[in-house]
Parts: sequence; C-alpha cells; structure tokens
Amino acid sequence: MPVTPQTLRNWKHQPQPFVMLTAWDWAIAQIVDQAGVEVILVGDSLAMVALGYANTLPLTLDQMIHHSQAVCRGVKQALVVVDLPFLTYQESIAQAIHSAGRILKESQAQGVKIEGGSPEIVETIAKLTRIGIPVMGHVGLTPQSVHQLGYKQQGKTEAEAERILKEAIAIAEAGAFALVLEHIPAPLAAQITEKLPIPTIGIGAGSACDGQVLVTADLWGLSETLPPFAKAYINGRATLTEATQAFIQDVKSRQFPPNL
Ligand SMILES: Nc1nc(=O)c2c([nH]1)NC[C@@H]1CN(c3ccc(C(=O)N[C@@H](CCC(=O)O)C(=O)O)cc3)CN21
Ligand SMILES: CC(C)C(=O)C(=O)O
Ligand SMILES: [Mg+2]
Repeated sequence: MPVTPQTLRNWKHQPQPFVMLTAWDWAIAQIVDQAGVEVILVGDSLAMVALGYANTLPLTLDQMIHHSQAVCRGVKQALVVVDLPFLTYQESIAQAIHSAGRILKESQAQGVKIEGGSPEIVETIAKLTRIGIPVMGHVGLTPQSVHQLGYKQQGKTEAEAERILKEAIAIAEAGAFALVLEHIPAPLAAQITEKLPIPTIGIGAGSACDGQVLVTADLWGLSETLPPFAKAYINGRATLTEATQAFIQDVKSRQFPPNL
C-alpha cells in the first residue's frame, strides 16, 4: 500500500522506526523505493550532492521541480516530500503557497518540507495546512541558515533546547504531519519525540525518533566528506572508480568491446 502523509502522521511510538532517504533523480528514486523506504525526500541537499554547490542556498524552485518530476517518475510506493528551496517560502505566506502549490501541481509529490520554527514559519505551516498542502517541519540544524548557524550541533544549552522544544510543539500545533530534528543532542530529541503528537524524523538526533533520515549520497559513500552523524554503507566512490578504471583498461587492451 502506498504511503500517504496520513500513514506517516499516525506512525508514532511504533516499535520500528520508519526510514526516509533522499533522492534527486529517477534511477536513485527507483532504487530506494524498491529497497523499501517509507518516505523519499527530494532534499535541497541535492544542491550539494548532485549539483556541486557549496551549500543549499543557490537552488531554485524551477531546479527543484525538475528534480522532483524525475524522482516521482521512479516511485511506486514511498511518500514523496519535497524541500522548498531557500527564499521560495520565507518572503510571505503568498510566496509559500505559490511555491508549494507549484511543487504539488507540477510533480506528483504529496508534501513539502520547510525549515525553521519562528512565529512566521509556524504561521506559514498553519496556512499551507489549512489549504490542504501537507507540510513536514524541520528544526535544530537548519542548513538554509548556514551563514548564521554553521553546521554545528544545535540545542546544546538549556535555553536553546527549550527554544527548539517550543518550536517543535508550535509546528505540531500548526498542523505539520511530521518533523525533522537535525543535529541536536539525543536526549533532547527523545524528549521532543515523547511530547509531540506527530512523528519525529532524526538525522544526527539519536535513536529515539519515530523515523530516521539520511542523505543517500552519504549512505552510498558518494560524498567527499561525511557529516559526523552519517554512515556510508558502501564506499561508492572507490567502487565506482574501480569499475571505471577496469573499463578504461579493457578498452586500452582491446578486451572491450566484443567483436560481434
Ligand atoms: N551530503 C550531505 N549530507 C548532509 O547530511 C547534509 C548535506 N549534505 N548538506 C546540507 C546539510 C549540511 N549538513 C552537515 C554538514 C556538516 C556537518 C559537520 O561537519 N558538523 C561538525 C562541525 C562543523 C562546524 O563546526 O562548522 C560537527 O562536529 O557538528 C554537519 C551537518 C547536514 N546536511
Ligand atoms: C537531510 C534532510 C533532512 C534534508 O533536509 C536534505 O537532504 O535536504
Ligand atoms: Mg533540506
């Protein structure tokens, strides 16, 4: 049965966490969907892992729609959620509706994710939800604020932890169907998970969350550097380099192609 935002919203305190992975094109989406993940995120990290930008800020809405369309063509089971890129939702609620609306109209995605927990963002989540657009929240380390936060762990002081907990509660009350907790201490993520009526999805937030998310380029060992919380399950760079060099050798030694 295909996963919907409602399926996910009800996935709370289950014995087994659900899994979300990122995808940025059709082949990757097919692989992770057929492997059995519950959610596929067209994450704006694609700016870095697929397009080579230094951070997620340059990505445009048109680029995101182009990648989302490709991802959706490869997915049969998983719920597809798309990150709204930097400055495609922060300017006004009207801008957020326009951007989220284009994602849902121009791809088959069923939800959008937006970063932050300020009163403005909470109001935007409430408005999008009221007009029928499922929204996933994202607090803790929010990479679109890299020039303010860097990529450091968030919520280390008592005051910061309290602020993140309050943001999480406000986002849930605004109607978000799930919430990403990025790079915060495990006890804080456990406390938020306990208190929220909606599922939490951790990345660098410990094992108590209702779901876990990873950037697929990190899982596959394709990234040049790994965040401290990520784990590569295959050395993709080395494995693909070896295959490429074997091909180069075969051509140079006339072992490839075969003479049919
Ligand atoms: N491939 C990839 N994986 C990710 O998880 C990811 C992205 N890209 N792009 C957007 C953000 C950036 N992320 C990152 C990147 C680096 C650190 C990291 O190295 N943190 C160090 C300190 C860095 C600092 O002080 O500036 C740490 O010890 O927390 C953490 C999260 C997570 N997100
Ligand atoms: C890491 C996840 C949560 C994300 O926002 C992304 O990949 O862009
Ligand atoms: Mg993102």
